[in-house]
Amino acid sequence: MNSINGYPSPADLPVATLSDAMERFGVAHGIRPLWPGAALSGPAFTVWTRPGDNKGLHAAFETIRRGEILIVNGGGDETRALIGELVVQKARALEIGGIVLDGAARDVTELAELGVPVFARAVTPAGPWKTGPYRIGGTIAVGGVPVRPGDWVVGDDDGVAIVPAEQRADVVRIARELIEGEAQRRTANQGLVPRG
Ligand SMILES: O=C([O-])CC(=O)C(=O)O
Ligand SMILES: [Mg+2]
Repeated sequence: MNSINGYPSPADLPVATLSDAMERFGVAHGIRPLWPGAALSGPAFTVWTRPGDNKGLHAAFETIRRGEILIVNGGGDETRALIGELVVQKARALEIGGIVLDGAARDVTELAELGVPVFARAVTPAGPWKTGPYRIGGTIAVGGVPVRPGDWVVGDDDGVAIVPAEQRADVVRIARELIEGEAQRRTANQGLVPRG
């Protein structure tokens, strides 16, 4: 099985299937990968920040651990990038698992080159304020979905889903069953022939 830091990889358990396994809930609406092939899977490190302000993200880099996903409620703001190349360089050096923003980013060409998976609501060249306030830890909302520290965050080309930590084993089991069912439907589809 493919895994990322001990968490199932979306290459094995796609985000769409994990959402199906949660009665089709759990998807962070409007949050997209910033480069094709970006994929992440790991425990949430939550931050709430004033929209358009990244002081809290810099503070998060003081304590975030390898493999954790920096996931940020930035109020859904699309007018100022919370991160860019320099912030993502830090993320890469610290080997965190990736970044999810309910907010915007910039320097997207460099983000793809750095290879750190970044998901966001928007891209804008306008830079962030750096004064706060912010809050590290605690429950936040991202794309309309609640996220607590340690919840499982998964992202692939389709977007991001949040799996509550205590539901992880059940969701994995149900997702594997769904994948088996899909394989059968795929085989049946391949047997179709034109009519007439
Ligand atoms: O200036 C910022 O804080 C955001 C940015 O562009 C970078 O991290 O490169
Ligand atoms: Mg920059």
